[in-house]
Parts: sequence; C-alpha cells; structure tokens
Amino acid sequence: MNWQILGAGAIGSLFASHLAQQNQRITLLTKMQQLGQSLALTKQDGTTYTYSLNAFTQVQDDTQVLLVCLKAFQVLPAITALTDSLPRTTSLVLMHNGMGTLEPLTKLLPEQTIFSATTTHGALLTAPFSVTHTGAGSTIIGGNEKDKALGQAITAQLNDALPNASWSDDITHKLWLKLAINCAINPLTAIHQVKNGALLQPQFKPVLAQICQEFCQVATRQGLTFSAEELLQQVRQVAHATGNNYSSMNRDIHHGRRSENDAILGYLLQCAAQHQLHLPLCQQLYQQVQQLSYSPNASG
Ligand SMILES: NC(=O)C1=CN([C@@H]2O[C@H](COP(=O)(O)OP(=O)(O)OC[C@H]3O[C@@H](n4cnc5c(N)ncnc54)[C@H](OP(=O)(O)O)[C@@H]3O)[C@@H](O)[C@H]2O)C=CC1
Ligand SMILES: CC(C)(CO)C(=O)C(=O)O
Repeated sequence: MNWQILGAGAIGSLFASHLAQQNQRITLLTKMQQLGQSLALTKQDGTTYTYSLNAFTQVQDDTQVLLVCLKAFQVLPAITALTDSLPRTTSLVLMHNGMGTLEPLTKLLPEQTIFSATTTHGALLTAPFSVTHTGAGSTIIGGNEKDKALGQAITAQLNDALPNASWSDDITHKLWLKLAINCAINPLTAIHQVKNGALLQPQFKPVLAQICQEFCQVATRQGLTFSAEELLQQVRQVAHATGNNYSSMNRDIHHGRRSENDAILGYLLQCAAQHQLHLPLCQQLYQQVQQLSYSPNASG
C-alpha cells in the first residue's frame, strides 16, 4: 500500500516513522515540499532512528491511504484545499481528537472512502521532524461496513508498524467514548492548568460526575448506550494512567495556541442543541476555555 501522511506534527511523525521502519512506501504531505527530508524518531527506550522521506504539498497520484494527522480544526480547510487533486482511489483515515469533521467531509467528498481512527499513543514533537514516542497506546479504526475489507487491510499494516491497532465494527461508540474522556479531562486540566492526575483529587469528583451525566444525556439521544457511573470510572482510570501528563488542551492554552475546544465540548453542545438539551456545566466549561483560548479571528 502507498501511504501519505497529512501533517508532520507529533502524531503524523510518529506514524510516518513507524511505517517507514516497516519499509512501507510512504511520503509526507506538508506545507512545504522537501525531497529527502530526514525524520527522527526517539523511541521510549531512548534510541533514535532517522528516516529519509519525501514531503510534498499535494496528494500523490498513487497514494492509496492518506492518514490525516491534523488538529480537528485544521482538517476541513486542509482537505478542502486538496479536493481538486485528490484521487478518487485514495482512502482517507481521520486521526484526531474531538469530532465533527466526518459529516462535512462526507458531503464534500461523497465518492471518497473515509475511515475514522482514534489513538491513545503519546507523541511529542521536540523540533521540526523530530518526534519522541512518549507513551505506548492503542489505535482503533472503523468506517462503513461496505469498506470493511479495505479498512481491515489498512489496520493490519498500521498494526505491523505501531501496535496495537485494531478494527472496530462500532467506531462511533469508540469515538464517543474518547469524546467523553476528552470532555471531562481536557477542559478542567486546561482551566486549572494542572496535570491529568490532579483530577483524582476529591474536589473534582462531583464535577467529573456531572460532566459524565450531561454527556450521557446527549449520547442517549444520539442512540448510544453509556452509563454515567462507568464513564466516570473510565475517566478516572485515564486520569490515573496519564497522571503525570498534561492534556493536549492544557498545553494548547499554556502555549497560547488554538485548542480543540470546538471539536470536543463544542461538538457535544452542538449535538445537545439539536436535541433541545441544556448542559449547564459543559456550557460553562466551554465558555471558560474559549475565554482562555487563542482565537484566530480576535482583533487587537
Ligand atoms: N500528540 C499526541 O500525543 C496526541 C495527539 N492526538 C490528537 O491527534 C491530532 C494531531 O495532534 P498532534 O500531532 O499532536 O498535532 P500537531 O499540531 O503536532 O500536528 C499537526 C501538524 O499538521 C500541520 N498542518 C496543519 N495544517 C496543515 C495543512 N493544511 N497541510 C499540511 N500540514 C498541516 C501542522 O503544521 P503547523 O503547526 O505549521 O500548522 C502540524 O505540523 C490532534 O487532534 C490531537 O488532539 C491524539 C492522541 C495523542
Ligand atoms: C486522553 C487525554 C486526556 C490524555 O492526555 C487526551 O487525549 C488529550 O490530552 O487530548
């Protein structure tokens, strides 16, 4: 399979380097063309490997899989700019936190095969084209039933490169579970500027419980089954397992970058509005994060 990775940030570089290590045919899709770009991967044991990859600004004619490793708000503008040159035979795999990109992309590219993915691997870009694998995790991929055989073949190659990757017949549920975890952990750690583990302190328990409860109201109306009690347990497990890490939203706010608030709490609130549901705590947290966030449209 010919792979192209859109976005040579932390996650894109992590997957690109692991695919290169497997001798997969792989190129990058970046903002600037660079033939023979070196990409350094530092593994968890501290060893560093360097790969030479070609970086293009367009999708290559023979690209079979375009792995989209962008922040949620970058996805639609990036793919829209590529639409005219995107071969019909290229499958897209969307790999980002938050939700809300699949529906507009499906409208934009009705003929294209599009898969969704979510990963719990941790990656840090220490310099341009230099990535450190900070935490081993797993990746789940899914899509339409009619595309399952292709999706499973893509998943198998990804799993050879960076385990564990698996196919899910119920990717919507998996994406919503990750959404719940991000709705609970990201805003609180961003607002209070604390590490994930701080949310295990007793004062956060009722707040996390209410987020899970508001989340479940929306999920139920979307036809998805979650239990608020189980979700709270899962959120606390993730806060414990990643206790020493800062969430991505925490880092975005800390560094004055745009956060994925719109694709996380914003998406949940949008779904809630469609069902005439009011989520008082999620609404308040969303606004607090917005006030702290860099806004690309703000003047002055
Ligand atoms: N890092 C991690 O450990 C994890 C991240 N995630 C999720 O994965 C997604 C990607 O995260 P991450 O890799 O950390 O983010 P990064 O910001 O590191 O990577 C995004 C990259 O895409 C580039 N980019 C943006 N627009 C374009 C474009 N139009 N064409 C080409 N390149 C473009 C950006 O360049 P520039 O900066 O110049 O705009 C940047 O290099 C996010 O949704 C994140 O929440 C999920 C799990 C773990
Ligand atoms: C799971 C969690 C909260 C880990 O930090 C994450 O996905 C993020 O930071 O965006």
